[in-house]
Formats: sequence, structure tokens, C-alpha cells
Amino acid sequence: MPFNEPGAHGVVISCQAPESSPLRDSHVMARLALAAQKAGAVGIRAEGGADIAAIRAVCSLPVIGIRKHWYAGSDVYITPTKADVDTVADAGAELVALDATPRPRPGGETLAEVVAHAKRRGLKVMADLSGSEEAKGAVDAGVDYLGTTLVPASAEDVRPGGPNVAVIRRLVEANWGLPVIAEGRFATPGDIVAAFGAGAAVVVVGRAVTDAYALAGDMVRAANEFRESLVGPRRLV
Ligand SMILES: CC(=O)N[C@H](C=O)[C@@H](O)[C@H](O)[C@H](O)COP(=O)(O)O
Repeated sequence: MPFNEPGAHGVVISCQAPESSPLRDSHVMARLALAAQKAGAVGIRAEGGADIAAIRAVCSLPVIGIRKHWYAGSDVYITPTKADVDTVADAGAELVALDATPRPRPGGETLAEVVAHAKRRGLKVMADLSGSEEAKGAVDAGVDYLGTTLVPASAEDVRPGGPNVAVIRRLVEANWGLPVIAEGRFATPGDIVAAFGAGAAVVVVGRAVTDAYALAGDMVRAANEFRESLVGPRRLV
């Protein structure tokens, strides 16, 4: 797999659309994945059996599959259970990403059990972490990659709304012996370079490349805010 190689320095494109988005369509996700492949990406991240299978059918890049599912009584929503791992495996992904925080999982399954199940299904496992202090638990559970997917926005971010590169550096400097995958709020070529500079092997980019609905909203919001800033003085005339 291209991004398995040490120092791969590649970009993975996350082709996902939230339920509320008009882009939520497996055919659309597959076309986005093809565009990413043609542009030179080294992998695709995708959600749900239908999208993963549609992407697998047209795109030869490795797929990091996830299943987002909310279970009552648990905050874990990225591939929480063994059954969710099965959905990802059955759809043809090579890797699965899963929540690797210490939060309780649905049905009392442990992280180690879910990781072992993924291995039995022949999948490599990416740990979606919310902080560098969670790496030990993920490493002990047997994951193959450490990812920053769930790191929340904070004062450490490179700019408001931008990625947290400090957490990547901490994960790399801790020398866990696993590649670090940077993910979460990467939006510019400079962000990508900063992640590699901090030691990341791969950077995953989602919204900034594939969420045209959210990006259009950003532009419209800027226009509306500008218009509204003029309303006050104009009313005086
Ligand atoms: C936190 C969470 O649920 N992240 C999800 C994980 O798959 C996706 O919604 C993100 O789009 C993805 O991580 C890529 O990140 P960004 O879209 O910021 O480039």
C-alpha cells in the first residue's frame, strides 16, 4: 500500500457527505474518489458500506473505511463495534479507522476486541485519537496507524478553525513505532507541509476538498455578513 511506506508523505482524500448534504450519494462519492486518484492522492477515506463499495468499484487506491453510527448510551460513533468493522470489511476496504479513545463502547466491547476482530477480517487499523495521551491504549490494542481525527479545536491550532500540528509532533516524538496520520481541519497546501514537517506520514483532507456544500455555505455566509455590515450605515441615510 503506498502510504504504508516509511516517509510516504502522501495525501488521502476523505470522500464523505453528511446526511443533510445534497451530495450524499454513493455515485458522487465515487466520482470524488476518482478525481482524488487522478490528482495523485495515495488513498481514500470513506464512510458506510454503500459508499465504500461504490468507490472500490471504480478506484484502485487503498480505502480507509469507517462506519459512523450512533448507539444509545455511547459517545463513540466512528466504527464503534465489531459489526461496524464487518460492514467496512464486507464493502471491500483495506483499512478500517475506528474511535480509539478510552470512552466506553456500545455493548461493552473493548477497543482491543474490536481491533483484534478487524485484524481477523484482514484489515489494517487506523486509531482515531482525540489527543496524544491516548496513543498508549491504541498501541496496546494493536493498531497499525495513529491518527489525529478526533482532536478537538483548541488554542493549539495553527489558526482559528485550522489543524492542530502540535499534537502530531507529540505523537511522532513519543516514538510509538507507528506511522502518524494527520487528519482534522487541514485546508491549505501549507497545512499539509506543516504536518509533514512535524513528522506525519500521511495527511487526510476532507471538507476542504470534497464538501462543496459546506464550502459554498462559507462563501455565501461571507457575502451575507458583508451585506449586513452595510445595512446599519445605509439605514441612517
Ligand atoms: C470528527 C469526525 O467525525 N471526522 C470525520 C471522520 O471521518 C469526518 O467528518 C471528517 O471530514 C474527516 O475526519 C476529515 O476531516 P476534515 O473534514 O476536517 O478535513
